[in-house]
Amino acid sequence: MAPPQGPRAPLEFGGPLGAAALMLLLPATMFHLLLAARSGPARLLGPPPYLPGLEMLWSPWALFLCLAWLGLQAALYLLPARKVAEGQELKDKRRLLYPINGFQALVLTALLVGLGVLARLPLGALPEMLLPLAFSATLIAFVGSLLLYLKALVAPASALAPGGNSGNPVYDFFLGRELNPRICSFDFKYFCELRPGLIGWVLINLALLMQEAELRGSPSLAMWLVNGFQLLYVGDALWHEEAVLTTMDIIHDGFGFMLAFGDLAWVPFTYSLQAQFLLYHPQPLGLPGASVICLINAVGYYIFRGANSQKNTFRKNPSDPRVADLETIPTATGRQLLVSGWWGMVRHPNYLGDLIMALAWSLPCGVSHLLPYFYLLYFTALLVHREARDEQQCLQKYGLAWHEYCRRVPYRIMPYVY
Ligand SMILES: NC(=O)C1=CN([C@@H]2O[C@H](COP(=O)(O)OP(=O)(O)OC[C@H]3O[C@@H](n4cnc5c(N)ncnc54)[C@H](OP(=O)(O)O)[C@@H]3O)[C@@H](O)[C@H]2O)C=CC1
Ligand SMILES: CC(C)CCC[C@@H](C)[C@H]1CC=C2C3=C(CC[C@@]21C)[C@@]1(C)CC[C@H](O)C[C@@H]1CC3
Repeated sequence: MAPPQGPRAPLEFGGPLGAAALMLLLPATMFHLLLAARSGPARLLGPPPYLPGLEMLWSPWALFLCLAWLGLQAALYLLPARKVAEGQELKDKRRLLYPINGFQALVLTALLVGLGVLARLPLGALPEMLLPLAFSATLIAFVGSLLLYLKALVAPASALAPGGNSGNPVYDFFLGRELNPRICSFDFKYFCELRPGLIGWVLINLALLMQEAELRGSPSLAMWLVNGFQLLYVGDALWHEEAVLTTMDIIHDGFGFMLAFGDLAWVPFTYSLQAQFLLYHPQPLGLPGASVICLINAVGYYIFRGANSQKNTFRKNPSDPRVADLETIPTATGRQLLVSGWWGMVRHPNYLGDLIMALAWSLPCGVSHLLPYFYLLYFTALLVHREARDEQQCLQKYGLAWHEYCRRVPYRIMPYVY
């Protein structure tokens, strides 16, 4: 068994109690949203419309579909990749290799689904199965994290995540003990972060669109917008897959219940909430309204992509002509911090763009219900918390230089507000 690592990282998420509460609260919230979206009043707050019995949740067929989906995505992950990227340097000075073929997996999945639909695959039946599918995905996340936790017990100390080896089993199970659990070259965390959940989200959206077409003759404009915006977001994430290798999820967090449940269940079943809502609560949307919403999404995407690409280009090659003129602050690590361009506007311009897009995804659902705005509310909380975690890590990495950056760029996410 691996001994706990040197100095213990401070506990996050409210420690073991917070972790235990989140493990109950997150799945409960997901089921509440799934039930509320299809109920008449579609209330975000208040009790769920009814409590589903086990017979509504458990279905061997749904479990089979989830496992088949994971199997398909794993097979696509193992296909030859256009590029193999190196990850960040690990504690033992090694760098892991990661296949860059996520976008290829999205295209191949689209082709397979297209062929399936031509062969009369009843994709429109998926919305009726969301509850048992979400239950099976949660079960898989739970069992998967348990196996990962057990695997981590025999992993060498150098393989453990900085934050997930507190010694408290509940906390470590939630946060994940091992940083990069792998079997041979198959990296579970990297695979789950981008493939089954994100592509599954797009597939669920498409099934909801097809079901709406079946029910009402054609999909509504609002449903088209939600599908289009979210497909752009997922396509973008997979196109820029390599960028995920520098996120705190890959570099810092272990792979435990939080990420396993987040990736496999939370993303596909709650991020598709707007499309779920629209299927059961059609909303009128005219061309002028749709144009304004498209403009909001375009502005959000412009900021999100501009900021992420600027940082990624700079981190890859600070002398790249696209970023060479930007002002920087030197740090003791030898790396520099951008202090002009997008990163001189606020300390997390990419979060700002992401939040503007989140607003654009909810607006097609009208303003009569709070439910479709859940993503915007949750995402604001997630990003504020994430920003605080990142801030701590940057302070540790860059010390005085980070203080200087904060002085020069005082706002975190929204200029003059936060
Ligand atoms: N839809 C969703 O559910 C989620 C979406 N996201 C999105 O994913 C994307 C990635 O987000 P995330 O991983 O949180 O963090 P970021 O991409 O913002 O990365 C933060 C890191 O960037 C580097 N950095 C910070 N400031 C500067 C600077 N001024 N100059 C140069 N480098 C700097 C630091 O790392 P270093 O110096 O080591 O390079 C820091 O740790 C974002 O667009 C976010 O909106 C994130 C979470 C959930
Ligand atoms: C269930 C909990 C509340 C927390 C779960 C968090 C996860 C859902 C997110 C943690 C970081 C994520 C990232 C993305 C999706 C959501 C999760 C997995 C992206 C892949 C989304 C697309 C962006 O372009 C990149 C993001 C990286 C981080």
